[in-house]
Amino acid sequence: MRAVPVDDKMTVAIKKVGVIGSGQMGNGIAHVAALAGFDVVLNDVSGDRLKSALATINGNLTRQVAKKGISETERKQALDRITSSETLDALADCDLVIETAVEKEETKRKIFHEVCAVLKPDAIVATNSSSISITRLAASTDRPEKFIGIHFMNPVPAMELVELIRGIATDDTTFDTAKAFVAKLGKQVAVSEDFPAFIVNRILLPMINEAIYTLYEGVGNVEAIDAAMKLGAHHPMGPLELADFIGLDTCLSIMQVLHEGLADSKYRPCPLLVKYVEAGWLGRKSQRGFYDYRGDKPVPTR
Ligand SMILES: CC(=O)CC(=O)SCCNC(=O)CCNC(=O)[C@H](O)C(C)(C)COP(=O)(O)OP(=O)(O)OC[C@H]1O[C@@H](n2cnc3c(N)ncnc32)[C@H](O)[C@@H]1OP(=O)(O)O
Ligand SMILES: NC(=O)C1=CN([C@@H]2O[C@H](COP(=O)(O)OP(=O)(O)OC[C@H]3O[C@@H](n4cnc5c(N)ncnc54)[C@H](OP(=O)(O)O)[C@@H]3O)[C@@H](O)[C@H]2O)C=CC1
Repeated sequence: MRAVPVDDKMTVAIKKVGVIGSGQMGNGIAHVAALAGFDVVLNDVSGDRLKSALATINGNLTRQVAKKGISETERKQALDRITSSETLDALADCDLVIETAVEKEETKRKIFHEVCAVLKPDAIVATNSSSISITRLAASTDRPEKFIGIHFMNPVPAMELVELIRGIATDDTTFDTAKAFVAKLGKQVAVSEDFPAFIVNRILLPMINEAIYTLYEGVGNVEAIDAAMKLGAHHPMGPLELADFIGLDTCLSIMQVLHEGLADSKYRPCPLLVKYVEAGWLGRKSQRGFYDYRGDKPVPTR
């Protein structure tokens, strides 16, 4: 990892943070930003999603209180710092906006087009994309020099790392401000160049895809593959359990970006992954993936 010293010399002040998309990553980013003292506006197209995101944040903060990580007052103050909105207008006075909607380039481009129209000219715009070119996304905004990839890991409150990815036009002030923001969240930075899927997913997703091929070819069943990697390689989660945790739609999108972006057949998404996504079996978030989560405990689906 390239060590990045924190240096406030070239940063702009961030007080209010907008988070677009309130799925598992959006609620995690809102959680850690509010806990670090930032005012947060959480946006989603779905009011139900926003309600459930706030409930999840409260549940995770409550767990942190129970584990004595934070005080009851800190939990309450963090929750009070988060407001939610179904429209992008509410982000007008944000200093930094982090887009974390679905991993679809068209959706992201549309969001950037709409949100830039309401933001202050000097607001920084970031994406939590897992794989898509930062330079290309930046080009869909009116401020490529103030655009950057701030890529959090899942689950956000527990993972130490954030990848920072500059697009070709990202200026030093934007980079240094993002670096200082990540440091205020208590997380470490790894700087990645703007290549498909950056560092973590360039390495992790082909491993997950290979685990799915291992299942597809009948080398082992779901339980055997996950046990092999947990007990045989000391991974905290088996690769299929982790795929379900990330979301199979997101895993497939990342493999497609790798396959198209690097034009190498070694990144071909496993047909079984495609089939699960086509079935709507997206992992934990849809209650079914390589495991079925509808009962008391997860049951392998193959
Ligand atoms: C796809 C991408 O673009 C990039 C990615 O994110 S790839 C995915 C990267 N993430 C991983 O690889 C996760 C691998 N799994 C793990 O590291 C662990 O299983 C785990 C951290 C998720 C859980 O660890 P564990 O020891 O089984 O559980 P537990 O002791 O209960 O939790 C550890 C911490 O995680 C937190 N946590 C666990 N699950 C959580 C969740 N779903 N949401 C929020 N916080 C969670 C707990 O509160 C706890 O926090 P503290 O240390 O502050 O108390
Ligand atoms: N899952 C992971 O492990 C990681 C994911 N990421 C990245 O984070 C992003 C989000 O992933 P994740 O949280 O897992 O996905 P989720 O599917 O959990 O959440 C995405 C959320 O975005 C909402 N959404 C869709 N379109 C819009 C829109 N136009 N405006 C606002 N909100 C919208 C969705 O609503 P609805 O469901 O109603 O469409 C949903 O609530 C992706 O880019 C992903 O690659 C990054 C790191 C790790």
